[in-house]
Amino acid sequence: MTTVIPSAPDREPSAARQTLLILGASGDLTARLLLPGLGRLVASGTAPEITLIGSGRDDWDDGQWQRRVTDSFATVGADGPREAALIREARYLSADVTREDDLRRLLALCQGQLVIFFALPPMVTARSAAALCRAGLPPGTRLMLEKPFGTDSISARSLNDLLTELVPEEQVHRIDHFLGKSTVLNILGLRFANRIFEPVLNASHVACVDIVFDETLGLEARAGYYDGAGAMVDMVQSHLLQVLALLAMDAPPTLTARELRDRKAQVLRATRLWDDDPAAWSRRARYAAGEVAGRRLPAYAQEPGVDPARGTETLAEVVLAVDTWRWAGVPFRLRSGKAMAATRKEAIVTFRQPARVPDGLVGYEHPDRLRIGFGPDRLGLDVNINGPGNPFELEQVRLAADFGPGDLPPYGEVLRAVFEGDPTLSVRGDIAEECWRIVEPVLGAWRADEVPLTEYPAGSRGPADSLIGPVPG
Ligand SMILES: NC(=O)C1=CN([C@@H]2O[C@H](COP(=O)(O)OP(=O)(O)OC[C@H]3O[C@@H](n4cnc5c(N)ncnc54)[C@H](OP(=O)(O)O)[C@@H]3O)[C@@H](O)[C@H]2O)C=CC1
Ligand SMILES: O=C1O[C@H](COP(=O)(O)O)[C@@H](O)[C@H](O)[C@H]1O
Repeated sequence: MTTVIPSAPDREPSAARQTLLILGASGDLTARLLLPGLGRLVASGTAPEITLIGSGRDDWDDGQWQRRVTDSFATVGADGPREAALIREARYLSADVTREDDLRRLLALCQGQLVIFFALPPMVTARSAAALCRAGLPPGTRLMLEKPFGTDSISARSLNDLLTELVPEEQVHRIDHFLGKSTVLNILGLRFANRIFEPVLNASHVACVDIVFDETLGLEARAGYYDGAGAMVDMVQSHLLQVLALLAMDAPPTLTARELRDRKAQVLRATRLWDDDPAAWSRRARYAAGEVAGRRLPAYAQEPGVDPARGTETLAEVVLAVDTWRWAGVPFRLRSGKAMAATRKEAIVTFRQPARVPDGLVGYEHPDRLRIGFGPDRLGLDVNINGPGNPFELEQVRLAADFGPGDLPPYGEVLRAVFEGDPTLSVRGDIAEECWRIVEPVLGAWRADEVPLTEYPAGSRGPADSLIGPVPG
């Protein structure tokens, strides 16, 4: 399986020391995903020398921060001498990152090439960026911003305008960790480094494309963020549209940041809600009490910190049209749900039926399918062959390859790209705005109650009126 990002041993660490300043150092993202990604990157020996500075409102000292980093690194076995050296030097400063004076104190600690990671709620990120405009940044500073980028297209546009005042676009890294997943990146290798798939990936041969991300996880104590976001913003507006862009875009001549992101932007500009009809082509639902893999979950509305009146969905579905010559008439069906019966994380390209199955070959039931799994990372091709008994009776088999996770976890991959100053895996400003444009008609219709909020039991397959039919396992 071709991996687009060269694996760790092919890479040389960049020589100069860099400072990684994490704003929101005491938060969940930092502990669970960002620091483990950093730990693995440092352990791989491909990171530059890094000075790590954490900042949050909590009144921690360096020792508490160093323990947090140690614990997070330990979750991924990053406990070697390189990691220990980084931890020994790690510093923590308590600050309100929306205040100019506090930011100046923080910046005074930073040396060398500076990377600032905003692991903050979106509104706080915007206020912090505004304060940084007043405080000023060292030349060459790179900014890493988490999703969701803004809260709608207007706020995304004004955040983009603000960031332009701070640094050039090439130094703004809007993070979508799905772009650091090895299987997501492998969509590029699969499509553009093989002769056999690309010629049939178009409306003449494809019946529909499903991009599904069903998790068994429930809210997991993230009400503070999730109850204001919901499944559409948390997963579809960001991650799943990035996957759609990679699946549907035209071939770039090179994988430079400009060419790749131009192709993604082009296809996203052509993407809109099917028939422009949210009532017909979107669904929203939230989980009721139930059991998931032996674990009892309360109803979402009863989870601690949730305001049931907000009507936040934990499952979102939407059918999109990609209005290009290649894809006209092919529905792209996107879905993400929490507390589902089973994990199902994959993109499925369902091909049209063969032009004619010859008389005498019996038992044709299912069309061919190309399946790209995002966890476990695997590739599958469902094809019809002659069965073992009666040679004229068809049977569907799956040709499958498991290719394991990449060398680095997604956050390690995106961090490495930023330390190298490579924005290829970052979401460009116009793309972030485009993704809001695509989902806004649906979010508007949901707010206006034009689409009912239904319920599904935790541990079930989701609502009965799903727009995505059952797919054979
Ligand atoms: N958690 C996850 O799995 C993922 C999160 N994200 C995104 O990452 C971002 C952060 O999420 P998450 O870590 O879950 O959120 P948390 O609420 O756990 O952490 C937010 C952090 O920001 C700090 N903070 C808030 N306001 C200020 C301020 N004025 N000055 C200094 N620090 C401040 C908080 O400190 P304090 O506790 O003192 O308020 C806390 O450390 C969000 O944009 C989220 O969408 C993206 C992907 C996955
Ligand atoms: O960004 C997010 O992604 C996770 C799923 O990503 P994975 O890397 O764990 O597969 C999702 O659970 C979470 O709600 C969302 O914020």
